Amino acid sequence: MTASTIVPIRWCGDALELLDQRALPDREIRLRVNDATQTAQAITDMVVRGAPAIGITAAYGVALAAQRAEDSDWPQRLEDAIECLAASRPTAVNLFWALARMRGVIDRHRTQREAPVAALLDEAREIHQRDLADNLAMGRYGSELIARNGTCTVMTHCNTGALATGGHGTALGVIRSAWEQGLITLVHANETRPWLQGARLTAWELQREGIPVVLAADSAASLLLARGEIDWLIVGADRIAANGDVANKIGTYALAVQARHHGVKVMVVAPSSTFDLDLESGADIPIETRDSRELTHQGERRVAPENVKIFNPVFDITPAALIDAIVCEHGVIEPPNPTSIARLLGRT
Ligand SMILES: CSC[C@H]1O[C@H](OP(=O)(O)O)[C@H](O)[C@@H]1O
Repeated sequence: MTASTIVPIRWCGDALELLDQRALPDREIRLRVNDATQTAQAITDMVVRGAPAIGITAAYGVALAAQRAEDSDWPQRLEDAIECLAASRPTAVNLFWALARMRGVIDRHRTQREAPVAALLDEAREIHQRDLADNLAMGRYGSELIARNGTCTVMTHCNTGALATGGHGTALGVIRSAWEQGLITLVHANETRPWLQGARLTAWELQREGIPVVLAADSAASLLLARGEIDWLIVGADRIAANGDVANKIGTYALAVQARHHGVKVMVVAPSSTFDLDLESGADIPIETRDSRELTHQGERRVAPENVKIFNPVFDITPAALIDAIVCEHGVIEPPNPTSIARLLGRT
């Protein structure tokens, strides 16, 4: 399987270059960030988004901070940088997993006089390259799952492709891999309001690679499921609890309920860095709420009355009971439960 040619995150020696996902699909703009504060802001503003991509970007943000930590109290400078990056978005646990990996490097070098710039950059690069390898492994496992029943039509929600990861994708990585093996006849992408990751990002990724995609309003998804036109609902995740409850883009829970009602199988695809085994269930996963303007405006145009109260959570929780399989880089967890998860993640 060849990985996608889309490169959302590029290290440039003394800066990080990010493909600005707010401008897609009509403009491909690359922004440069030069320190941890600018990196954190880019994550908060969703210049770069997607659970694995957020973790990768934050790791490089710590490496940028190390390059600028000239004085002897570099450990405190880097701790400040980690704190700033950790506050950028609350739900995707990949962010905190990556920062913990970077803190481990700092701890191993704490006694030396200068910041371990090379070691931190090596760690960030390893996190980046590992995510791509994990994506390709998940693509293989997910395709094997699809192949059990032959060719299929799938629905996906939000964007879980090369733009959201180190390249190739999680759920969209499975779709890419299954397509290459002739297992996918059609992909239905939900627009994914309010930020439109499906319309602006997933449809763009699939169209540029010649994978047949139909874009529909979020509210049309239930009709497709009711008509029996979907074989698999394949989605990503931002945090998976020890019992298999999944935090993912808002709307995923409703889709999973409808899929179960109509006999459509639900596959969640996420690397092990998305699992938070310290949480027994999804009840304690922090759900990000974002700026009201995401609902009240489309660009500069106001589409809701002034001063109307807004509810804008951007993730929800899908109980493990509604999920048929979770695919990670180590294999397939089916059905998801504390025992099967602990066993596959080596936490028994
Ligand atoms: C492989 S990306 C996982 C996850 O991240 C997305 O959220 P956002 O676009 O707000 O960063 C979405 O929930 C994807 O499923």
